[in-house]
Amino acid sequence: MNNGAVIEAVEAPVSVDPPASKVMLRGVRAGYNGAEILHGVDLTVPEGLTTAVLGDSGSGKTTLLKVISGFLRPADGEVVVGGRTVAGPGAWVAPERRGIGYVRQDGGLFPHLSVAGNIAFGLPRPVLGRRDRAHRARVLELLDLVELPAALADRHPDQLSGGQQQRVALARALAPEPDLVLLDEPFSALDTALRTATREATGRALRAAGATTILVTHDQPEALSFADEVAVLREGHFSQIAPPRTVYGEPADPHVAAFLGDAIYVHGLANQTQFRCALGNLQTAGFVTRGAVEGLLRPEQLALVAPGAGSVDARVTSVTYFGHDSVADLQLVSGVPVRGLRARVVGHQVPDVGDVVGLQVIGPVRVFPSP
Ligand SMILES: Nc1ncnc2c1ncn2[C@@H]1O[C@H](COP(=O)(O)OP(=O)(O)OP(=O)(O)O)[C@@H](O)[C@H]1O
Repeated sequence: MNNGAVIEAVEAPVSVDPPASKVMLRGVRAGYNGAEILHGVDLTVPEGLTTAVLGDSGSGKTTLLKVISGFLRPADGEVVVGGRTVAGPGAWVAPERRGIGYVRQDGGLFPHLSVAGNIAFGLPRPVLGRRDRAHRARVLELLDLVELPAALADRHPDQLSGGQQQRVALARALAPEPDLVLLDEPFSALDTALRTATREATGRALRAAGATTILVTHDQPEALSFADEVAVLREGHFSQIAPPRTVYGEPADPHVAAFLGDAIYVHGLANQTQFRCALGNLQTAGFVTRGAVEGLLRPEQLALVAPGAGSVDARVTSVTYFGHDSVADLQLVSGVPVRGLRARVVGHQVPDVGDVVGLQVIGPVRVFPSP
């Protein structure tokens, strides 16, 4: 039986080659009219995987895509796509020669062309005057890849839903079998249900095509659920680049923590793996030298138990109901203020405002030097 101790599996050392990189940015500086937006960014995008660039509005996400696709020349640094330097000292490859597919927020379909015409736009031109069967077959294959029926091939974009338009835009981007696909907030104009369905279909199509993808988004759940790697961009710098579970569970700094989801901040004293604070004596996520620290928890790390049965008691000050779960805002009965103190509870366990509950902290707490 597991008595709660952490058991580390001992494995034979295995040498695993890191995946080859499809895109590499080194020290890229770029901006507009002398105003620098990207302040020397480094980014490696592994081949065949999806990297989400997540950042606030104005953080430079689209600027980054423009630099990679060749619509903006960096003032400094180097951009390598598929092993070829496409921008850098003495090197420049024009956008149309970079082998990059681009899907914009609004799809950007040509309104005067049919679905088939839009998708075929990126394919080699058919011989004039001859019906090109191979061409048509490839269009139908791409429609199938993005999970759209062949019957849509002869419609025009204004006869499609928003989600269908985005899938056609993806099919058009994938048509020339690009080395790299850039998605610039392609789901943001869609309503919630359509957004999820389109995102999932897009993910399947990209995986089936074996495409390396960069998705730009300011939507945290989208980045966490869609990507293999999340690169958090803040004010023209990457704060952290790591798999979704790492950026959410082991944020590099309090800003990344707050940006990725709700966070509870509590001051206290750390010593080795112990953290003494207003929520009780907790475990830290790693070894910490003795001193004052700020601990960080996620609301789902607080379990509500009977008063007196947890490490500390709290009063429920408000409840926000979301259906699948609820968020209960809390205040410690001791009166000690804890910033962002709230618990996420599943639908059927919703407490009432005014209830006194016990709080039990689940899992270790990440700590940062006190600000
Ligand atoms: N063509 C341009 N000329 C001058 N400034 C620009 C230009 N394009 C963008 N900017 C500025 O560069 C900064 C970064 O813009 P960018 O579009 O890269 O941000 P973003 O992270 O993609 O934002 P959003 O999520 O709102 O699309 C912003 O301050 C913006 O006003």
